[in-house]
Amino acid sequence: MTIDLLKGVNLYLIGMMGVGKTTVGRLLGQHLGYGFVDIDTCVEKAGGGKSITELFAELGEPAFRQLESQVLSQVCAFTKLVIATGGGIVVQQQNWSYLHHGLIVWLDASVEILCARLAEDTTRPLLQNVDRKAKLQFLLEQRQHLYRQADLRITVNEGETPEEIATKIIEQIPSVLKPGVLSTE
Ligand SMILES: Nc1ncnc2c1ncn2[C@@H]1O[C@H](COP(=O)(O)OP(=O)(O)O)[C@@H](O)[C@H]1O
Ligand SMILES: O=C(O)C1=C[C@@H](OP(=O)(O)O)[C@@H](O)[C@H](O)C1
Ligand SMILES: [Mg+2]
Repeated sequence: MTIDLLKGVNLYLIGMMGVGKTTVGRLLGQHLGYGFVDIDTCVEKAGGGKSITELFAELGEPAFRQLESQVLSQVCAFTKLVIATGGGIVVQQQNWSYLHHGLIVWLDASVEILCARLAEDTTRPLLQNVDRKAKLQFLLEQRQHLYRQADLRITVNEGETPEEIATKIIEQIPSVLKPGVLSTE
């Protein structure tokens, strides 16, 4: 049902660091028979195989954001993909013109959940050497109005598995897609 309605249109997962975009996106791709692309992984390849942390440190955030936009502009030319974005993709206005090529799904979790998941993380440069909870709260406050522009908001609750979240997304997609809306017939 959901697969028929989508007609190959890409799904973009947006939301805060740690909410599970990469983990859930991979599963969602498998369930839908779609390919899976992680924008961070593509940025690392485009950046010569350097990690996100190295690219942040060497390029600085503005140039990282440019590279991220460039990658997104290339990825959105393809179809039948689930695309896990980086949490900051929503900040660049121009990225919305690429995201709107597909259906945008916001994974939304509390700062407490994000904090617990990222407590030991060393791969998110924005969370190094800071009060993690305060930083996540600050970023969420800055970005919430942007995440709200998604077509579909999925609340991620404590204890829900990635599988359960993927199922929830698949179940809710029809509510934002009317039959025929994406048809080219
Ligand atoms: N539903 C979930 N329940 C518990 N842990 C999760 C869940 N989804 C993701 N995780 C874990 O949380 C961390 C962040 O997940 P990730 O998919 O990288 O998030 P994002 O791409 O949104 O930053 C990883 O360690 C991942 O294994
Ligand atoms: O929120 C952000 O600004 C970032 C999120 C990260 O991706 P995830 O959301 O997949 O963790 C990664 O792009 C980078 O560390 C910056
Ligand atoms: Mg990710």
